Amino acid sequence: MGRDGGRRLLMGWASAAATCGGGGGESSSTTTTRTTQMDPSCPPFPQPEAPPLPLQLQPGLPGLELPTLDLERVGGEDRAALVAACRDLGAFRVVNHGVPGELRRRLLELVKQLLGRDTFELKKARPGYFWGTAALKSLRVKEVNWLEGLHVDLVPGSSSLSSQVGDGDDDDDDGWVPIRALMAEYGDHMARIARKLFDALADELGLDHHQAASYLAERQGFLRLYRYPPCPSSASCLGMEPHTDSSVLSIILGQDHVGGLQVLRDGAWRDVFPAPGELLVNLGDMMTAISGGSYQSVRHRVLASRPSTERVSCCYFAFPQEDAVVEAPSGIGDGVYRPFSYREFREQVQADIKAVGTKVGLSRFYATATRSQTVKMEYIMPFLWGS
Ligand SMILES: O=C(O)CCC(=O)C(=O)O
Ligand SMILES: [Fe+2]
Repeated sequence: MGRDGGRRLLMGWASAAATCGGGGGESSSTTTTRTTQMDPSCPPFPQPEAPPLPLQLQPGLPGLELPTLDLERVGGEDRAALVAACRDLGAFRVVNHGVPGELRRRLLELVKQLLGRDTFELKKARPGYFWGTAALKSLRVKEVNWLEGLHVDLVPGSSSLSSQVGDGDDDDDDGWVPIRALMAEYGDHMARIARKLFDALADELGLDHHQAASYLAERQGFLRLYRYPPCPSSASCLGMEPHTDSSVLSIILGQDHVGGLQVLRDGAWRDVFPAPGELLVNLGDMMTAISGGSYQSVRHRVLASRPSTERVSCCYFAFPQEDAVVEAPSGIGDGVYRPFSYREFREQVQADIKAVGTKVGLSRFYATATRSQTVKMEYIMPFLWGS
């Protein structure tokens, strides 16, 4: 997901701004009118003029059972189960992860306070604050993500964390200072967990020491803190559009008891139920490339929060070193992808979003042009045709 909300782009959206909490009031100049910011904490989400397309919710389908892995065993007796989960879907739960319950609880509580308490006017001035859909740059984007968030870099000693949430000795502690320490502590746990999972997979893939180190720069990962505010049209809006993560792996801490995350399984969207105390791991595109296509980057999305609920989550994303050339070990994946760096990938994603309004992703990096061409169009055309 992107970090800027693309507010200027919303100008081109010919519709009324919707409310967060519903209700009437001040109306848009263009159309039909439901508008007021009943809740001043909510960004001015727009709504398309035409009724949005149904979301293929397929209500009859049961929630998806994900494999649950014990972090302390993934290097040993649970390694086969880890590999199976990565080959099969690319998503699993982790228990025995060592992140104290109190830390998780305080972090989510702070996210809730910081994003839910302040007015939008105040929040939008915060470095790292974003809302809506980054790809709104392209007016072809048909859905607006019903979310807001804060991007937090975790590079040790970097000034970015300080500049986002204060430098620790400021007097204007309006609630952002305590979260800095929490995020740093939480980030250490995330780096530890990412390394442990990745090392088990690196071993399995036969990566050498240098590859194992450069394909996961876990300490340079970042956090995104999300709030999915109550949405008056939750049946037809998304909290976050369908996507695969670009990361090596991502670790999601979701608000206990509030669902909304779905993964695509055999062509159908399936709920991933919240499981208190557990962390959810998604493999990202970089892991697919590192494994020569053997491990899946799972396609997922988040439903918009119902009018009376809100969801908060905290996601950690770990990437390879920016310029490390990612290549699967010989004999694995038979050269499906050409060697490329994460920097190249990121730049290609940005270029595609600019050009066609969506991420095309790994199919851009297939080793053979013909294959690349075919799959690329499969990704792009449904989007352009609105299916
Ligand atoms: O909030 C969530 O549970 C998922 C967020 C997500 O998929 C992402 O940030 O890429
Ligand atoms: Fe994601």
